[in-house]
Amino acid sequence: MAEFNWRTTWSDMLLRLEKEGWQDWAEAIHQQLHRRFVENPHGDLPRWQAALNQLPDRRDAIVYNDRSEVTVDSLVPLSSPESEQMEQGLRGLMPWRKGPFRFFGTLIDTEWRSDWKWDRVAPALSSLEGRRVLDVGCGSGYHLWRMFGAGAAEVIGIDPGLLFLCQFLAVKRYQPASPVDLLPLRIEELARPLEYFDTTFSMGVLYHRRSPIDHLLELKDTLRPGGELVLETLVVEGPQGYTLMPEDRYGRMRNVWFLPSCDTLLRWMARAGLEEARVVDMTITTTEEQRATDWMQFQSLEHFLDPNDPTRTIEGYPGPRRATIIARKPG
Ligand SMILES: Nc1ncnc2c1ncn2[C@@H]1O[C@H](C[S@+](CC[C@H]([NH3+])C(=O)[O-])CC(=O)[O-])[C@@H](O)[C@H]1O
Repeated sequence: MAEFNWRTTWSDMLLRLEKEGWQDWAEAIHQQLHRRFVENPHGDLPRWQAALNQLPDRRDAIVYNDRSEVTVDSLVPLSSPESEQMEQGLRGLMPWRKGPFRFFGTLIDTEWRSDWKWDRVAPALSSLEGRRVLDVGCGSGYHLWRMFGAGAAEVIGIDPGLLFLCQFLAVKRYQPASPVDLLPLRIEELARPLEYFDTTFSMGVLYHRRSPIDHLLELKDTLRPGGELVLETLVVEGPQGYTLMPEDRYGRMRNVWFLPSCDTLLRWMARAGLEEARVVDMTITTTEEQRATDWMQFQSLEHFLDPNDPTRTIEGYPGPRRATIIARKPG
């Protein structure tokens, strides 16, 4: 298999867009990728690319997208040198935060049980069968594979993190022809209004945005009329109108801006012109769902909560509680 090359990595996707009449968008993406990889290369990228290149070439591999562990496997097991290469390559892509994955029998037990989030969200969605799907802030792309497994015709994730991109490519190299792609872009960089997608997900992103209503408008612009928005974010208990803005960090996380109550969030969505917004899930994040593992050895949620009162963060705010809201862009 060829080494990572930014031109070839996205060539099938860009060709598809061009064939479907989206030449302008394809050209804009090409320029953005050029800026990302040629004009502003990331210092750690060569190391992650070297890790990716260690993964053994197995053209007989299959990716299973319908299991809680997104799984790469083949009928013929890896030889022992191949297993060693695989382990070294995957270790070179640590820390693994979003998953779990399984590569030829090796379980990547990630910091997050992202499968639990998917199990909460998936039953409430309109069918993804045949749809074009966007996942904003997709991390390693774990949910991209699950969306494809749920029947989506085309899945595109965006996330600026290049380690996440390399983790995604560790799977994608074993199913290169699948219409599942991760673009290393921020949502602010997408052309507007795009109106390309049937379903757009934004999970775990809104609280990182300084202007939450603008984020909702950005998301709405990605959708075709009548498309579905799936928004998952941190919320707090409180009446309509109530929002928590942490003084500085929240659960040690930098860059956390607005944690609305569910009713406030529903109002924000209505004000952003989204229809039929409804809360389909609310779950308190536990230290079983987010924890340090062998594949993510830094501190995790346990250390971000008050040791004397684990219902509160270390800064004294209410502990993490996440709501999923589904809404529709007017048709
Ligand atoms: N402006 C932005 N544009 C695009 N992505 C962004 C932006 N800002 C941050 N991100 C990305 O959004 C992701 C948020 S994590 C949720 C992962 C997954 N969705 C999950 O639900 O498990 C939640 C968390 O770690 O707090 C990170 O991967 C960022 O790089």
